[in-house]
Amino acid sequence: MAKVEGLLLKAIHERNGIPDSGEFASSINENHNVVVGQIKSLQASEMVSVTDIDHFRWALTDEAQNYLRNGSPEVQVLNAIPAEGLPMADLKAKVPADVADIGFKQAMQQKWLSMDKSSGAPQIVRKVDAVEDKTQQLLQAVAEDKEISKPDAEAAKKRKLIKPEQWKTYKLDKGPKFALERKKPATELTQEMLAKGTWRTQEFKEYNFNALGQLPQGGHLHPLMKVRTQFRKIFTQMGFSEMPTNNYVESSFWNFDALFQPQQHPARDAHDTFFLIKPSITSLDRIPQDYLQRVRDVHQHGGYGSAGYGYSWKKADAEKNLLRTHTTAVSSRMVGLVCDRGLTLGDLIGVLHEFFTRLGLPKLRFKPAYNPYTEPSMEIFSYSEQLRKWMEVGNSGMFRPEMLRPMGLPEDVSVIAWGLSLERPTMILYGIDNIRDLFGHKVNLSMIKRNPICRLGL
Ligand SMILES: N[C@@H](Cc1ccccc1)C(=O)O
Repeated sequence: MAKVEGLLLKAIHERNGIPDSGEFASSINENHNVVVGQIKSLQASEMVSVTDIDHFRWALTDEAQNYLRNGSPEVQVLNAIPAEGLPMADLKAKVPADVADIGFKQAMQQKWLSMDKSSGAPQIVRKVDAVEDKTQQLLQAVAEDKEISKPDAEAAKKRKLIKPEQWKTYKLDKGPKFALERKKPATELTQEMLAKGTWRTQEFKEYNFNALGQLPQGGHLHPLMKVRTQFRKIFTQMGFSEMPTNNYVESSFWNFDALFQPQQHPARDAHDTFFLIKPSITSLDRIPQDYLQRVRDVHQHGGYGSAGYGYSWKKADAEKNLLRTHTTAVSSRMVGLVCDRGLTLGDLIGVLHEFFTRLGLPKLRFKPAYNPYTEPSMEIFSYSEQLRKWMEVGNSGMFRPEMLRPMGLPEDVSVIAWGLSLERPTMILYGIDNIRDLFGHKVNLSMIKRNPICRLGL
């Protein structure tokens, strides 16, 4: 590069300018683009001034290169027809298929050929003996960079035989800061410059206030965090408020018993739930004792139209501490859900539809399911257009009277509730089909850096 720059400056100095950078590039046997790169850099430091020269020429297409060698298709077709004529069906055996199609059409237009259908099968017959290959001559003229007439150019362009080519070269003159060598401006003021006083005449590089800083490496949000924020925003806009979910240790009572989940339910086995060793229990003394009594009754022998489970309910089991297995343990304390007189399954479906539509996943399906604390219950499925499949994104239902009535809620009050996955909707929204690509030690960090804040086209 430095070599090209030196040659440019020398030539501009010796010949008092360069009339055309294109010719200069060929004279030093260098690619014009390389020369242009140097010119732009010299222009930026005002060492040369630059005037654009616009160029235009017609160039042959690949198809035309072939015709230039072998003759135009119309002439190739004409030459393939013997004096006695040729059955139409035999033409493609004599010339390549594409040449046959184009050439036949052109030769018919020129009235060099005609069709004879008198003997049944169509026969191509000649109307002229020999022709000049005007098309090939035109292509030859273009190849030799000769001037061609406007109508000829238009016709050849329409036949996709020639295409316009435009490019620029530059006329170069000395600029206001011309010198035979580029003085490298200093980027730093050194102790030496100060000591010797050379700072007075030294040229300094100017600050580039438009330079972009380096992209910071941190500060990228994981898609799950973004979608979680979206969940929170949508539910807040729909009028919900958040319940505190920072109590990860819960008593079995709120996690299971209050939800009418029997004490011998498999989910309560030690290998399905983490129970705490220390502190191993939470006293239930602070829970209203009449409520506790009603929960015991409904488990043991039912009530409110239920037959109950018919076993002997133990307070000691309900006191066992565990790592909360679902946030429904919190909802059952807070009633952080929708609770009203006369609610129906339609209300539940409506709320979920509204939520998922606002999230950008309007295609939902509901499938009957079972939870000990809800009846009816529905699994929620969302359709991923990108992955072309239905994915379960949540579980929902209407709380059972066996859960609500012991709490003292009137008979006509129903509660609709749901638990949603965060990972599955995120996978759908980001087109991720393997959860390990989203979560866990196999996650590719560049995925997190690249994922968009605004997802378009989903
Ligand atoms: N607790 C259920 C979700 C749910 C909440 C409320 C009603 C129905 C289902 C779960 O963890 O999957």
